[in-house]
Amino acid sequence: MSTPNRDQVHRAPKVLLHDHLDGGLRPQTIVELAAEIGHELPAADADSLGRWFTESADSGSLVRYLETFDHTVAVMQTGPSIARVARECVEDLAADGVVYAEVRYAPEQHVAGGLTLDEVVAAVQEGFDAGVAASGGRIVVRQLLTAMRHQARSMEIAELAVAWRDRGVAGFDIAGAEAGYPPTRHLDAFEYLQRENSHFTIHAGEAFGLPSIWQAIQWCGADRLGHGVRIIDDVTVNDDGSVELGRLAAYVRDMRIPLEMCPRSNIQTGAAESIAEHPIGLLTKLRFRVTVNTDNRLMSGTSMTEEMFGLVEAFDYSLEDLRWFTINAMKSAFLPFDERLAIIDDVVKPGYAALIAEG
Ligand SMILES: O=c1[nH]cnc2c1ncn2[C@@H]1O[C@H](CO)[C@@H](O)[C@H]1O
Ligand SMILES: [Zn+2]
Repeated sequence: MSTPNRDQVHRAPKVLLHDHLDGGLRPQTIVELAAEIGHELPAADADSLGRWFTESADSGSLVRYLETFDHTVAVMQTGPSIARVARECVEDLAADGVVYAEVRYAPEQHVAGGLTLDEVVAAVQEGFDAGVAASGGRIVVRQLLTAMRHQARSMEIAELAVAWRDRGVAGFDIAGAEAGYPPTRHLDAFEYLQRENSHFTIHAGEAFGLPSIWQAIQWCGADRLGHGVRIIDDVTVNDDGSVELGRLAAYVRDMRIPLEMCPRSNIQTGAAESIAEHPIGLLTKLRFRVTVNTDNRLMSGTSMTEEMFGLVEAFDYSLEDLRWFTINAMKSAFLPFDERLAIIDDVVKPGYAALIAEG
């Protein structure tokens, strides 16, 4: 078993299921787009703006963490600005060694400048296509359409996801403040998606505990859990080291429900103390279907390489462990089965085999 260095983690093929488009802008791009529209930013140059985002997001509260998105969403209200952000997102992910990504955002937050929901999705797709072309086709990218859980547009967004399902949109999600806005508020949208044989994930078990996860799975029928860290509250470690799973945790593990874990984001919002103490360690040991994700690269100052290398440092994970996370993620993707298999067999496995052979 070989412990990889940072360069090897960077070169390893990585799969990303949970990344917010409006949480991953380049600081320099925000500065330029804000200047074009006269939007006032909390810092003038790219370096201090980048620091402002990570420091403000380091608040220990999800609600305050989410306030930082006001400035990224503000500069994403026209077709060209959205397409630019989407293109740069794909370029940055490809440069980080990501070979497959599902990138989410809430179309309803990008209509203040007069775009229709449909035009927003088209602009993102245009940017993604340009990014994939610029990266020489080394990455496959799909959109996930998010509805904001405190708003009431989830049905419309679910319909939008189905309308775009063969044109680059792989699924649906709900996000935003969790406490006070249970997923069952959007039950009609989830039932519609199930009738349409469509896929969705739900942010659950991040700022709120087991009831949110239980609703997401047993009422709404989520295919995956966004974060899901609080499933740890249903896991008991006894003094002799033995572990007992409650019924919900057992269900999540038995059914292989993917957990889209985002360690650094959880530390910023107070859902975990540190990487070493993050539940991902125990959940991985217990063989839940754990995946590793960035959530918001700008707010967390992170990347897939950083997330994975942080885990290597905290838990001494080997390349084989990183391959396990990556195959877990690819198995859990909202891409057709044959396409998932092709990426696992043709890209992920050979990529890790080459790194492991380096010794
Ligand atoms: O970790 C998170 N938990 C809940 N909501 C989030 C998180 N990160 C981002 N968003 C929310 O999702 C919207 C669409 O991308 C963002 O604007 C932000 O409000
Ligand atoms: Zn998220």
